[in-house]
Amino acid sequence: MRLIQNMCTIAEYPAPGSAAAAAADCCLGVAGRRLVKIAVVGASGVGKTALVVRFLTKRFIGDYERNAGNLYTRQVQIEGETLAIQVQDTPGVQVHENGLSCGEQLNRCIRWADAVVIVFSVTDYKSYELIGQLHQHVQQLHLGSRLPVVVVANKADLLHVKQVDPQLGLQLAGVLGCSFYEVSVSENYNDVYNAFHVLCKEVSHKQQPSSTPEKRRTSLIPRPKSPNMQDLKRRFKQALSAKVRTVTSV
Ligand SMILES: Nc1nc2c(ncn2[C@@H]2O[C@H](COP(=O)(O)OP(=O)(O)OP(=O)(O)O)[C@@H](O)[C@H]2O)c(=O)[nH]1
Repeated sequence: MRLIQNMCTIAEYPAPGSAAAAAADCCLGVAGRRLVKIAVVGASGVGKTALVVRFLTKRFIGDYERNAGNLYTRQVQIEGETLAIQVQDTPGVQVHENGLSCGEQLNRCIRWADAVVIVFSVTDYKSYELIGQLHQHVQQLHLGSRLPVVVVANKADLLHVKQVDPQLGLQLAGVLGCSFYEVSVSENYNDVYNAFHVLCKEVSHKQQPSSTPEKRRTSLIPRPKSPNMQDLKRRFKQALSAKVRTVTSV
């Protein structure tokens, strides 16, 4: 869903892939911040917008209108570095007889992202059943590089209408190789923050492979000095005059 209330603390961004979005990315680059792009996906009504808004503003606002796919930004501190984070809220995934139906807008968001939050609601078993397929779909759109994903089970406060045991979510996330968080967006900010924080950390590490000890060691090995242009010209002249000398002496 789309936030009705006007949020002055959140900068709204154009659709990913558009020229304006590229310009926005560029600006962040100029500011010298590394950028982490996160897409939030899941079935309709699981609390995707509520989750994004909670993460960005610390507030839970109950009233939203249907999601038009907004992109928001904020900065976070990860291991002493300030990162710019863009969070893309997406329309709810539809399910048809022959499986998932992800529109082109959603696919574009997933392709654009460096990491994905897959959300389901513990009050909606069908939203939980989508997780495996959604995860597969996300990885298929990023063939060749395993995208960091966190699975979030939302609405933990609604105990009386619970349909999914969080243990199931934990097990599934384990099988998929993802982190798992059970949260109540309405009641707890810290869990929401932690879910995004873990994801940002994973992306940050992935973006800096050169900081691994192995790479650092190789970068310390001195490379042979390449000859400069002056040196090359001198050697070329030497070789030429030697050749001329040989020719004249024949
Ligand atoms: N009790 C409770 N309600 C929540 C929680 N999170 C979201 N909601 C409510 O669930 C409803 C749906 O939340 P949204 O954030 O709009 O869900 P969405 O996934 O963005 O929905 P779509 O835009 O249709 O895809 C809203 O009425 C929220 O107030 C939660 O943790 N607890």
